[in-house]
Amino acid sequence: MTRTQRPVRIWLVGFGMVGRWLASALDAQAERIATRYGRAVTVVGVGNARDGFIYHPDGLDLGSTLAAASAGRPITDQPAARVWPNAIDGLRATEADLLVEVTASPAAHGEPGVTHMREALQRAIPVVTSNKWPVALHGAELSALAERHGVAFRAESTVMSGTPVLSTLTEGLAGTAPSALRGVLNATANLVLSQMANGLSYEQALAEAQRAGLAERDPAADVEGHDTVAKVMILSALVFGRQLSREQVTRHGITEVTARQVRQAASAGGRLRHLATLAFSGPDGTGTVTARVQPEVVPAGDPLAGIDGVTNAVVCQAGPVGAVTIIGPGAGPELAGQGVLSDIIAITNAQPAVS
Ligand SMILES: NC(=O)C1=CN([C@@H]2O[C@H](COP(=O)(O)OP(=O)(O)OC[C@H]3O[C@@H](n4cnc5c(N)ncnc54)[C@H](O)[C@@H]3O)[C@@H](O)[C@H]2O)C=CC1
Ligand SMILES: N[C@@H](CC=O)C(=O)O
Repeated sequence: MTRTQRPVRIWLVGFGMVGRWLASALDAQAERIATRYGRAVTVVGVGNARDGFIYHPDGLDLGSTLAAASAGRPITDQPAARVWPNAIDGLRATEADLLVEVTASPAAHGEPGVTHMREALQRAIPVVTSNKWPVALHGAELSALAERHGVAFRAESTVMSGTPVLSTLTEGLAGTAPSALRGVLNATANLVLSQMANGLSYEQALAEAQRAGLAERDPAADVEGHDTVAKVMILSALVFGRQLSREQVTRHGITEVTARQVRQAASAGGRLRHLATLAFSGPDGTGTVTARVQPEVVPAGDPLAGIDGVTNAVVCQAGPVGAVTIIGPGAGPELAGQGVLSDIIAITNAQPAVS
């Protein structure tokens, strides 16, 4: 008897910039993904806040769903699709092999993302997400839940979007003893500081970041450092296994930084950077924690001094390897979508074939 692999069935919850980029990529690259990675994927469920959740067990027509969303029409008009008024009801009533959670859940509580992810993991369905605050606030719990049920929980694009930071630190450096990291983790803030060094005003530089689609809907999240705090909390939970509360991360934004301070740092040979620091006094996230986000002058020669514009970087100390630096683009919906796609492929590669 020949074994036929059925496609990996995906629930896609969140159909904004990231969700739609991903749906277009899965649609356009369906054949390539199936050939290159040996497993077809099909999106069986799609949800957004306005229209609710739609499901077809054999796969939705992504082109038609995307066309409806782009035209501002409800996604619920898809032929033969079943419809629920909200995503959680749809998830509870249907089946899939993987949840892709790309809603934008607020910093206050991370909902509805946390509930969507718990629902999947409790049913031993793996989760991929780009949604930062659910992971920042509950990353250790969600990872433990995934482990308990023997499935993957991946959040690559929550930190530096499509640049593989989390997989490098958790898989590439598996077996090492990471003790600390420093990083430039917000593309908007870094672009603002870089452009101020080039002579732009704070306002001009921030407007450029907004035009480029890098900034959060409320750019205060970027320039006041909340987004970087979330990323520090995610790194702590997923790389070091230690859940931090928001209050444990000291935060100072870049809103008070003056052009003079930026120029002074540069003329002394250094660079003013919005720096994230995370360190533990003991191994594997134990002991006293130092966690802060603040503008700091980094000296010339520091790997973070050369990180300009939308580029972000992390320098991680992990024994016995030493300092490992990961540099790459830090933001953008297509990059976040790419990070999600790489997580999907990692999970489908690891799943056993099902007849
Ligand atoms: N855009 C970017 O460059 C990056 C985004 N991210 C994160 O990825 C996530 C998605 O980002 P975007 O697509 O840019 O956001 P977006 O605001 O464009 O889209 C969010 C989507 O979530 C849906 N949604 C909200 N509440 C919902 C609910 N209760 N049930 C079902 N759907 C719901 C909205 O209807 C919308 O379709 C966010 O958490 C964001 O922080 C992460 C890295 C980079
Ligand atoms: N607004 C964020 C987007 C990615 O996380 C940033 O500017 O880094």
